[in-house]
Parts: sequence; structure tokens; C-alpha cells
Amino acid sequence: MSCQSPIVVALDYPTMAQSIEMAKRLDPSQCRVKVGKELFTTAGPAILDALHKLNFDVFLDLKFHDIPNTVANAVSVAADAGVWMVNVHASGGRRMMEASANALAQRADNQTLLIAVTVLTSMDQSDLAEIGIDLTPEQHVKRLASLAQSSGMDGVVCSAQESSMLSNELGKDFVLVTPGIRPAGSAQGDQKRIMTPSEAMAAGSHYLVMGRPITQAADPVAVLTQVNTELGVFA
Ligand SMILES: O=c1ccn([C@@H]2O[C@H](COP(=O)(O)O)[C@@H](O)[C@H]2O)c(=O)[nH]1
Repeated sequence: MSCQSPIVVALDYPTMAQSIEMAKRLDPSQCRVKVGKELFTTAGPAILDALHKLNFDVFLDLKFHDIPNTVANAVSVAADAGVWMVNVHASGGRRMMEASANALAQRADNQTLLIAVTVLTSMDQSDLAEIGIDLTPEQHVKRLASLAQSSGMDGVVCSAQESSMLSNELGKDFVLVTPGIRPAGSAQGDQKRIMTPSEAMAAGSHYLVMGRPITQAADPVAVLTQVNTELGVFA
């Protein structure tokens, strides 16, 4: 399915039925979808097949973080399942990321994007300090994203607050996937480093992950349509 929109809707639900109910209300030409830990833990790989049958591009957001052999094999199985995008943690290090990138590169005609999580959008400087990292989020994101790029990743997950810096440092083709997207007036929740959809696109983000502002809205389709319209997706 060819999707013009940069929006990736996070289907964070405790049952497969709820996620499919939402997916059926959405149009795969107007958004992609993301399967994270909650949904995958309840539904397993069947959810990927179900969403593919509905013609969605699927981002499998399991943030793999383990020894190189384990992560490379997990990424390969995700590609077998036909997901559009899969991710690992950049903090797993160069050998883990290189092994994962090599696993996908060895596949004939690989179509799956492989990206690395830098600093979670729910974290600020005080959270980093508590785990022994005496850098600003921007400094740590820059370090991990540079490592990810030189380890063969197609891009990173970061906050849109770092998109402009990363776009300048690492080039416009390095894919920037940004959660923590909050339309003006929507609840911040547990996210610390946020931006509006328009600000994020202007900063250089390629894909905008949106969960609760869409899935918990009274009219999810109306919110998605409004964001797409603001971004000029269908102008
Ligand atoms: O740094 C990260 C990495 C992943 N996420 C995921 O994105 C969505 C965001 O959902 P909202 O409801 O829009 O906050 C969620 O699935 C997270 O697991 C992230 O937020 N930050």
C-alpha cells in the first residue's frame, strides 16, 4: 500500500480485537501502524498477518536489545514476517547493530527498514543522570545516532526536538522516526520531549509516531485527518 502520510499510529491495545477494530477504522493510504510490546505480547505474530491483510505497512516496535546473534536472528524473523520497519536499541552497541544490519543485507531483495532507538522520548536530562549518563538528551542522541549510522542502520528513533540537529549532522536520507508527537492542546502523558506534528516535519522528521492523541480521541479518524490536512498530505 502506498501511503503518502508520515503518520504511524501506535496500536497500543491489550487485545488483538481492539487493535483490529481501530485498524479497520483507519485507511492504509492515510497512515501506517505500529505494533509495540503490549499488542505483540497479547497477540503474537498473528497480529502482523492481520494488519498486512488490511494492507497496512507495519512498524514492529519491539526495541530488541540482546547479544548480537540473538538480535540479528530476531530481526531476520521480523523481516520474514514482512514488516515495513523493525528496531533495536542503539545502546546494544556496534556489534549488535552490525550483526542485525548484516542479517538483513544477506536477504535477497530486503525491504525491511532497520532503525535504532536512541534516547526514549519519555526521558529528560534528569533521567539520563540517574542511569549514569552525564550528557544532555541531545548530546546522547547525537552520539548514539552517529554510532547507529556507522553501524549500518537505516535511521533512528529520536524525539523531534533532535531532528534538525540529526538531519544536519547525518544527512537528510538518514531516517528519523519521532514519537512524542502531540498536537497543540493534547495531553503530554508520560512523554517529556514532545513537538507538534507541523513542528516535527519542519524540523526534518520523516515519520511521526502518534498513539494516544489518536487512539484515545473521541473521533480518532477526525484527529488523523486533521493532522494529515495540516501537514498538507492531501493538498
Ligand atoms: O522513544 C520512544 C520510542 C517509542 N515510543 C513508542 O511510541 C508510542 C508513543 O505513543 P503515545 O501514546 O503517542 O505517547 C508508544 O507506543 C511508545 O511505546 C515512544 O513513545 N518513545
